[in-house]
Amino acid sequence: MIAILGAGKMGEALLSGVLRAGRAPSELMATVRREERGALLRERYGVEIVGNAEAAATADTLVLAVKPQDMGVLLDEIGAKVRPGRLVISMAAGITTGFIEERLPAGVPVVRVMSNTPVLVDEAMSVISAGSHAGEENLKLAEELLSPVGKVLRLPESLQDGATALSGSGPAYFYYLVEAMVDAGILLGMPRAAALEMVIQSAVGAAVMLRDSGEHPVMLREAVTSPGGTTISAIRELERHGVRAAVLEAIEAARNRGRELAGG
Ligand SMILES: NC(=O)C1=CN([C@@H]2O[C@H](COP(=O)(O)OP(=O)(O)OC[C@H]3O[C@@H](n4cnc5c(N)ncnc54)[C@H](OP(=O)(O)O)[C@@H]3O)[C@@H](O)[C@H]2O)C=CC1
Ligand SMILES: O=C(O)[C@@H]1CCC=N1
Repeated sequence: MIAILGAGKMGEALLSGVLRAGRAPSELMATVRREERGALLRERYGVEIVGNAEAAATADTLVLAVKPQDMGVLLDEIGAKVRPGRLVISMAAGITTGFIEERLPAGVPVVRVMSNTPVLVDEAMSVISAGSHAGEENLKLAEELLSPVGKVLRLPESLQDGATALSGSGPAYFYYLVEAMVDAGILLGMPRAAALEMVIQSAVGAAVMLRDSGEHPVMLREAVTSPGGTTISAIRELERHGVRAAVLEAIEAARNRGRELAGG
């Protein structure tokens, strides 16, 4: 039995992915804070909605999907009820396995995961790290749960805040770029719907080429950038405005915010 505690956006996305991967609704339970949200999830997926205490006492695998700020309260509620031999998987940004382990009975294995919203379309990037009591078997279980909804990569926990900044938040940066490019289309007099379609298809095409060609992004960009042509004029402006430095600083800021969240 898998329990998802705090089935909000990420919890629901994982729940739906696990069901798409072929698990029966009877193998899953979820917890929520608001009754109407529970009713919606029950209706949408046919899973049992229970209290946190019941989930903690019943499930073999507990997936904690509340906001980092709510993690302390949740762990205070369930900590004593989690039995040894169970696996706890945390999806929260910033929260360390040490923080969770301190609030659980000694020896309970904890795996920290940073995934992203493309879980919804089975294209997630999930980075996993073992806590101090989690071994190969626990990491394999986490991989089994997450691999049907995308790629899974193992990294040391010291890189988890970086993973949060890079791939956890990653989709937001691409959406932001899409928004900005659509605005540019509007500036050039393009109808909004046409601009959106052109930008989305360019993004999809570029993403598929990045993933499937095996070419380095620099090579792919150079292939678009003709000598004396149009693309280099745009690149000059991006460089003049320090966009590369802005990206480096933005992602470093996200990593630093993750570190702050660990402190509550
Ligand atoms: N959104 C994203 O792109 C990503 C998020 N994450 C991480 O995933 C976690 C969840 O984020 P997200 O799904 O966006 O947030 P949501 O707010 O959508 O989901 C959190 C859910 O937890 C519920 N909740 C809070 N406290 C309790 C409790 N004590 N018992 C039961 N349920 C509770 C909330 O209920 P209510 O709705 O009533 O407040 C809410 O539905 C976070 O820790 C975040 O860092 C990781 C990667 C990407
Ligand atoms: O913004 C956040 O805090 C979460 C974590 C990664 C993506 N969204």
